Amino acid sequence: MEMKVSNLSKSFVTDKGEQVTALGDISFTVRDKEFICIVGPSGCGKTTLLRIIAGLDTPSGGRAELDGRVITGPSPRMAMIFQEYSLYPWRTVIDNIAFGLEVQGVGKEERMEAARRYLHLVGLDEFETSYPYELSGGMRQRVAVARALCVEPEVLLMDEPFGALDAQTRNTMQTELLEIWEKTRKMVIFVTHSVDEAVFLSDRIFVLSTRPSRIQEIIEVPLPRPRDRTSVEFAEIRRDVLALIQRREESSQ
Ligand SMILES: Nc1ncnc2c1ncn2[C@@H]1O[C@H](COP(=O)(O)OP(=O)(O)OP(=O)(O)O)[C@@H](O)[C@H]1O
Repeated sequence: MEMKVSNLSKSFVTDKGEQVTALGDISFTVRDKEFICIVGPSGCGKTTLLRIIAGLDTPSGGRAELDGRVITGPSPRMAMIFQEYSLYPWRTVIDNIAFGLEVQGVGKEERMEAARRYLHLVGLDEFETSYPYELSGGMRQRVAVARALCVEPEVLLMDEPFGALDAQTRNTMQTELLEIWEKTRKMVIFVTHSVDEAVFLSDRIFVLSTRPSRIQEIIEVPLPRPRDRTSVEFAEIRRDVLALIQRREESSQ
């Protein structure tokens, strides 16, 4: 499996009638089972890029392809996880997780069995019949991860999924996500503001430039997992990525 983005661009017209070019000219390829993080200065178009890949938005130019087929709309092959807890408040945890299969018309017994498997994977067996308001932020995001995995997508698209969590919960979630990724081996494309998170998680980090954005640099993270945030090697990569982002933010002011 391969995700190929070629010369992607995206412009918006604002309410005032001004044209904003978010994505300038973006090209990259993501390989099967790879974990990619996308970082870049605020407002450079990270969410826009992810939405186009997910088929939720259309590009102004260029294209995104999955296995050589141009992405023109949402596909069951890809699941997206957002920062805000996008669970249905009126559904129990298990019914939230099973939602995607329900939409696909999978029978109750089969979808409940699958949902319980993913509930177990994210360690929330006891909360099967709880409602989202009864859960902490970290637990809700675990449910969101289980719900995304339950439709067995090949690609997970994650937009700042842990951005609203406290530092400690965030670190725990990163470790858990990597464990799930080792077990399920999906392609993951993960947008984050946190360089630390990107170095901890990914095989490669795509650093975007300021608007109109391009891929400024692709940084390989060759460190074995689980990664030690306190190691010299970790600090060196983090510093390199930060320097790229900061240089861009300064030059745009
Ligand atoms: N629907 C829209 N209409 C007009 N402008 C938009 C729209 N969506 C995004 N933009 C603009 O496109 C640019 C990129 O937005 P986007 O949210 O993709 O950036 P981002 O890198 O994810 O931002 P952040 O790092 O702050 O989360 C911004 O200038 C934003 O204002």
